[in-house]
Amino acid sequence: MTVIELHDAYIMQDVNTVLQKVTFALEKGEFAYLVGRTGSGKSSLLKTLYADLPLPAGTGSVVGFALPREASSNDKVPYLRRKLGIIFQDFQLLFDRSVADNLLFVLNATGWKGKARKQQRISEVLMRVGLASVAGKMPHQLSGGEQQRVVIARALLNEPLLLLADEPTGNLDPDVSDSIMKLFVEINNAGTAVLMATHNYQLIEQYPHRVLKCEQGQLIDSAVTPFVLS
Ligand SMILES: Nc1ncnc2c1ncn2[C@@H]1O[C@H](COP(=O)(O)OP(=O)(O)OP(=O)(O)O)[C@@H](O)[C@H]1O
Repeated sequence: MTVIELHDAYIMQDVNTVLQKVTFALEKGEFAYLVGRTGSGKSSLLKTLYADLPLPAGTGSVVGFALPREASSNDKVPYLRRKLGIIFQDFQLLFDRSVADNLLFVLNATGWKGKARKQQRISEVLMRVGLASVAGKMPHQLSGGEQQRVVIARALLNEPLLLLADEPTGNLDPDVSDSIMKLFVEINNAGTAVLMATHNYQLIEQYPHRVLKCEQGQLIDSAVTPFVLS
């Protein structure tokens, strides 16, 4: 199964073209990095993939949903988002409630019913990210690495086919970054596809996978044209 399919897609910020003629596919269970200089279009591409930006030209589908051509409301977007895990700088935790309540908020927003079922799912995802004992804590009582694990747990709640991550290790120490990366590898090994934007080439060397690079308005794919990271 293909989880991302773009064909001659144009990634636009308002009237400005950020990337043109983007064509690539990501299969179920694949892992790919997204690299490129600051401002080269990584976040814009990811936003297009979760339908935060429209796809004005070309075609695209993500986890089986056609990406909308216009920014105006597309009633399928909530269904698309339910099949995706999004780990983004601007999708941070709610600091006015506990870890469990942060997760509960997402379960309620995505239609989960039954108190016991919801509690069980919250325990499962926290266990999965190695944070079984923090459910009752407030986000500010956690370290940066722990907060990022909670963000990952939140992204896993609805068993996504695809995780989209934008610089998930951006603000973390090297050894904390490494443990977060190991968690992504584990999640990927269990069958979830991952597309991760990063500036951290050391991480890429250590955990080699396919690399997609935004450069001069185009997307270069290491699976099609091998290139050296520099
Ligand atoms: N909200 C916005 N409105 C208009 N233009 C934007 C907006 N966000 C980004 N851009 C522009 O789109 C281009 C691509 O930015 P984008 O954030 O996708 O790059 P990036 O590769 O993710 O950069 P970084 O590594 O710094 O996160 C840049 O020229 C940027 O100025």
